[in-house]
Amino acid sequence: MNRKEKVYNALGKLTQNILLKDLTENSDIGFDAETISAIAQVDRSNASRELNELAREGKAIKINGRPVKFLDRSHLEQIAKLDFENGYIFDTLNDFLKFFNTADTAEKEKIEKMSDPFDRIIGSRGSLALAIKQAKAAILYPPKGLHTLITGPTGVGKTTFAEMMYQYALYAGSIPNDAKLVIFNCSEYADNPQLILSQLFGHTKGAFTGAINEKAGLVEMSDRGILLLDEIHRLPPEAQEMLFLLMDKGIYRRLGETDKYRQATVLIIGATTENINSALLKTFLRRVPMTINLPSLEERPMEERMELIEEFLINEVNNVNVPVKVHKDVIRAFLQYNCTGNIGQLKGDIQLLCARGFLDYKTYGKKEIEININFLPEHVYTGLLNQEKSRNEIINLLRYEKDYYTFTPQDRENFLTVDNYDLSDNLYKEITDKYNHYFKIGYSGSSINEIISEDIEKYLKELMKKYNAEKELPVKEELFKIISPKVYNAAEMALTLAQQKLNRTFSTRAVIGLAMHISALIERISSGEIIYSEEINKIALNNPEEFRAAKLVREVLQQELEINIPKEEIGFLTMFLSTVDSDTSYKKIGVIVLAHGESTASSIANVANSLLGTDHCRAIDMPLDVKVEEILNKTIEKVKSIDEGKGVLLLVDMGSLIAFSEIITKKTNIPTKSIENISTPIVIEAVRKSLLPEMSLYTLVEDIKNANPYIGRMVSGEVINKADITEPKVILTTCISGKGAAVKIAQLLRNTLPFLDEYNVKIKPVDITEKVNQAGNKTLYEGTINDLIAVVGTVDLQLSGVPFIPIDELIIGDGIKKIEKSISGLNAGPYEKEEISGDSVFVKLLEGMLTFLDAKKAFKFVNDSYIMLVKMLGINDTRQLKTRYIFHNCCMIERLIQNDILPYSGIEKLIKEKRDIYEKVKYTLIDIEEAFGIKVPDTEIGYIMDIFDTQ
Ligand SMILES: Nc1ncnc2c1ncn2[C@@H]1O[C@H](COP(=O)(O)OP(=O)(O)OP(=O)(O)O)[C@@H](O)[C@H]1O
Repeated sequence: MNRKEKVYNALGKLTQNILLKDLTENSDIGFDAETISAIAQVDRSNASRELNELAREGKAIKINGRPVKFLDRSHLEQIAKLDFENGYIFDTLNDFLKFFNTADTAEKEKIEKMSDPFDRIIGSRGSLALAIKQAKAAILYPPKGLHTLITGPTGVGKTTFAEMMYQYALYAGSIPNDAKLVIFNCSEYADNPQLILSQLFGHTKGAFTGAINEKAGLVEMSDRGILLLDEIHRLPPEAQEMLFLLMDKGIYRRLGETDKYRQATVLIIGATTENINSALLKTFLRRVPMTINLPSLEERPMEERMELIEEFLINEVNNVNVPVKVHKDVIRAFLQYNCTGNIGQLKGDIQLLCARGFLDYKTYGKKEIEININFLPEHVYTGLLNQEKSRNEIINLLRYEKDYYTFTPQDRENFLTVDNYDLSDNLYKEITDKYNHYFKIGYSGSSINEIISEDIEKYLKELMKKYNAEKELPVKEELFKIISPKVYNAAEMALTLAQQKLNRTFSTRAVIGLAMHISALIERISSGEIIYSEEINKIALNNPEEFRAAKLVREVLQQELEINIPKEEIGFLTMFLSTVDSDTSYKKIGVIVLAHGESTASSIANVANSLLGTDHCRAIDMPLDVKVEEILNKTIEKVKSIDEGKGVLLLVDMGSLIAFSEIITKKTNIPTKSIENISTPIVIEAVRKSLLPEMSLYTLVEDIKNANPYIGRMVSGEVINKADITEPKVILTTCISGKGAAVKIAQLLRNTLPFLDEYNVKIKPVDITEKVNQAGNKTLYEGTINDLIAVVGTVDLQLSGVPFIPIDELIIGDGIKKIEKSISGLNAGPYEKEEISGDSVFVKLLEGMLTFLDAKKAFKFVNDSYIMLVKMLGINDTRQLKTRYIFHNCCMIERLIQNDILPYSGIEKLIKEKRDIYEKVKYTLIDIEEAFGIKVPDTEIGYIMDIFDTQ
């Protein structure tokens, strides 16, 4: 690259961040030669010469003034659809802005009218603020944006959010006006990789049977735009590979093509309901630099929920074009009910409610739609019983309202183009058509009402099924009380691979079974106990395919869990793979749980059944006032009714019940056995094994008894008993600038310390600058000092009795361990094993802290500048100093990319006093500026100088 090209390049990079909005509102636009020279790494006077030359050539826009400023013409023309043909040198900034504002093109008007699309979604200043900040950074990140993964449970608004990202990209001019948003749901053809490949990337003629013509794929359609891959975790490995090639290199092939690659520039947004820890997301997390998590409805503040309810009601009013009156209690129920399907379900429920209201309005000839609580379906109605839920907030929200809220049609635009959840259009039309039909053939209003009500009911049931089918989470929560999530995820990953090898699908039950087996195994290994059985070996020999898959499973488990699994275990794993999920039409051993208490037995059985996806486990509850004979008789009846010929296992909570089995067998001739002192994990394991075809009652009892001490014991101590929860505790995080790094450290702690919520520990970043502004420590933290566990960061607040843990101790010392100990009394978890020397630790921790920067790249540049700076300043390189510098600067780069610049009062004075340090810091930042396309302003340099000043 010659000098002129370097300068032009730097000008392009800087101008790229300018939005249309800046041109109309901002009165200080353009870049001076000094800024451009720093980024181009060309000395100032040469840069100035080249810039003037570029302006003469018409490539740069020049705005005379003090200092003279420059802009890249092509970028401005692109975002503003302007033509600078007649002038690209302006005498003053005002002239430039005037020219810009009088240039009269239809396109410009349209764009000017646009406002930030994100402002239109509910929660943009509240619970979605962080997500939106991340999304904007992803869209604006030069040169082509960052591929992004949006996670969150069903119905939280992932698709909506992705569409907003697209609209924002148009608004910001980072994609051309005609660029498309193309949406593809990966779960639709998840079982047919060939079809997915062809849908996404296109195919050649004859690429597979039925491929009669050459066809372009969705990637081609979304070239220069955005491709949203919904349920991205369902993408088969073949398609993943091709997708990664596209993401990394911008190339792909149509299915059937072997000779050439095609090119496309596509920003990929993946959406998924999978938990971020899920093994299915691992490959994506490695490749996708930005992950945005959207909160569930439950996690959002009540005012936002209220806004959503009002928004959806107004939508409906506009759809039917009839005013709607809603009773206050209906609103209260919507605020309080348990809405597992999130915003999508809330919207659906409100739409159906309005449909019911509309039906009454139609059939009884009312003037307006009136909705009272008797319209509410049961699951919403029960919200009214949820009195305790956010009580004060709700009282405040509804306090000044009359009994009825009235909504009238409003003139407004719907901002979404895609919406899977919208029922309205058809619904009211369907109701009207049906009404007209029945009315014509002579039905009375009330009969029509009855008939159509039934239809709505059916509709509602379908909808509920959808949400319940996806309501997997609470069950998993139960499961994670018994099995560590780490073990579960490893099991899931191992079985996903075994699945591919065996060409078979495993159920969740299989994953749970394997995870439980591994938990027990880890305990056995640590106590040095290895079980070897001839019989198991035989099974392995007879099932060579499963044997091979079992070897793979062992390898994956060893790697993921960092343990050594003895070879002997392969036999077990083979047996597991050969027998799990097989046909269930054979005879099974019956299982009954007997436990004292009103519902102890039923709830244990329920957990086991729902986890294993069966109803095989039965329960007999024993309220304390019921006589033993009565229970015995009940048990005898149950044993008789469930025995399939293989006997029945009784799982009892107390030794006194152990005699039951003998009596029952005598009376019924049905073989029974008892196991005492049961717990939920033991019941799950017993039920799972009772379903295996080769299992006998005798072996089952032996297995459970042998495994008993290991089942359900937490291996890593990661899960704690909710009963241990104490008063809320707080950790404060701090940093030199009062922003940025403190927030990042908080994020790092949240990522590193599992189960903070369970221990009721809150992490609060503190704005140190407030201390300067308002004097005194009081404003920094409003709670009492007694609640504080520690202050963590780069600035010691010197609060007496509260330990301060400097950031470097988190990384190189045992800071994490200290915090963990003071929270829970537990020893540190997996963190303890972490390598604690060398630069890889920095990179690893930066990965946890940075939102979208590549940690390796950021570390490399910042570390280089640090080494240079320490040398130039002639000071000692200490770990503490290095850590502060690295973390502060990496966070700063992220902020600057997002145009988030910190002010520094008295910077001029500081520079004057310490000119030498200032120049050196500035000099060592040049590479960073170039590498990330940023300019580090003086105010930010002030903070970096402060880091050295404290030395
Ligand atoms: N912030 C919001 N403001 C207004 N409406 C919203 C908002 N977020 C989501 N919605 C609405 O909620 C419904 C569900 O949103 P969306 O389809 O985007 O969710 P999702 O997470 O993609 O769901 P799924 O997991 O089922 O694909 C849509 O009807 C959407 O219009």
